[in-house]
This record gives sequence, structure tokens and C-alpha cells, in this order.
Amino acid sequence: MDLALRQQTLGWGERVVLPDVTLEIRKGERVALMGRSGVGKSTLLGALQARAAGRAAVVAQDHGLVDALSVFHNVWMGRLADHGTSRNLRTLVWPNAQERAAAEAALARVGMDGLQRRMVASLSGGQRQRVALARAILRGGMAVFADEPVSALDPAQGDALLQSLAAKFETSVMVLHDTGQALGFATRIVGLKAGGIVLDAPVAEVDAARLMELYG
Ligand SMILES: Nc1ncnc2c1ncn2[C@@H]1O[C@H](COP(=O)(O)OP(=O)(O)OP(=O)(O)O)[C@@H](O)[C@H]1O
Repeated sequence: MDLALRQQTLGWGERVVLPDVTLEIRKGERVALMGRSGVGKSTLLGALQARAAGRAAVVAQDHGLVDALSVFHNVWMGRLADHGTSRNLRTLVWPNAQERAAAEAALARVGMDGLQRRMVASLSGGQRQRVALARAILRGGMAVFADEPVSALDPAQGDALLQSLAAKFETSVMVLHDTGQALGFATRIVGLKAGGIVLDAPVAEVDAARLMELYG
């Protein structure tokens, strides 16, 4: 799956955030989007996501969970598009053993197995984040687009979950803040500063000092 933005102006309504973006994401890449708060990482991620419409899993910065539903139901949302309304309504009320098992397998990959009957409202921040990741894993697809997907986890857990995502998805584009995590996980770093892409390089050509310049 190759995705391309060519000389695109990205923003919100009248507000231009990134005036002239050209960026191509190639199949098999693990791309980290980096830069200061407000520079436009989520805006860029959203534009790439839109190019992959329906073929990719998404992990939103706010997790996109429904507090009033159980962990199972939130994870199962990753499969809603695969089934018709009547099946989805039935699953909402009486999930069958197969559906429970599929959700449990996805939850196991994020260390949340055994918790599918819990209400999301009762979870910690890190647990909520892991439910959002399990949903993406259950959804599957050609790629995953994730906005700070491990920000609520400790570094070791975060690294392990990034590896889980890499094992599931051939291609990934992620907003990451932790420079060590980005250097350890990504194959390519795209850095934003002051309205544009100022760094686009294979990870082997980037060091922590170069990444810190993005935040200066
Ligand atoms: N839904 C929205 N409606 C209007 N403006 C928005 C919206 N989302 C973001 N913006 C604006 O677009 C600009 C870039 O925001 P964006 O969320 O892409 O930055 P970011 O680099 O991802 O920031 P952070 O690291 O804080 O999440 C900001 O000025 C922000 O206020």
C-alpha cells in the first residue's frame, strides 16, 4: 500500500496548518511523525489516513472509546464494518463464544486478557489506551495510523506494544514523542517544524540530537 500527498494544503476550515505537503508512504515502512505540540502531526496523520480510507486501522489520540460500554464492545467496534446491522445488534446484546474469543485474542496481545467484561469507564489511562490498541489489532488492515498510541504506558510496555503493532501491520504511521522509542521502532522519521516537513530520513541517518532540534 503506497499513499501519497502531493503539494497538499492541510488545515481546518480557513486555517492553514501545513501549506505545501508532499509525502509518500511506502508499503512496509514504519514512519514516526515528530515535532512540537501544535505543529500539525495529527493534521498530517489525518490526511494520510483519509487516503487509506477503509483499508487501515486507526488509533485516535483520545482513544475513541465509549465509556458506557464494556471492554469487549469497545474492542468489537473494530469489526462493525465487517457485518450488517442485525448481526451487530445481536453482538451488542449476546456476543457469541467465537466473538468473545476473537476479542480475547486481541486483548491478550496488549496484556488485557481477562478484562473484557469490565466497563471502560472503570479503566486506568494506560488500560484505556491498550483497549484502543486491541481494537485496532482486531480490525486489522493494510496499515495502522496511530496518534501517540503508547503515551500513557511506561517505556517497556510502550516498546512491547509498538512491537505488537509492527507484528500485526505491515505498514505503520505513528505520531511519537519519545525520541528513544521512535529511533527504536521506526524505519523512517518525518519531522515537522513551523508549518512544514523539515526532516524526512531513514532512521539510520538520524540521531537523538537531530530529533531534539525539532523541539527547540
Ligand atoms: N478539529 C480541529 N479544528 C480546528 N483546528 C484544529 C483541529 N485540530 C487541530 N487544530 C489546529 O491545527 C493545528 C495543528 O494541530 P495538530 O493537532 O495537528 O497538532 P499536533 O502536532 O498533532 O499537536 P499535539 O502534539 O499537541 O497533539 C493547531 O493549531 C490546532 O489548534
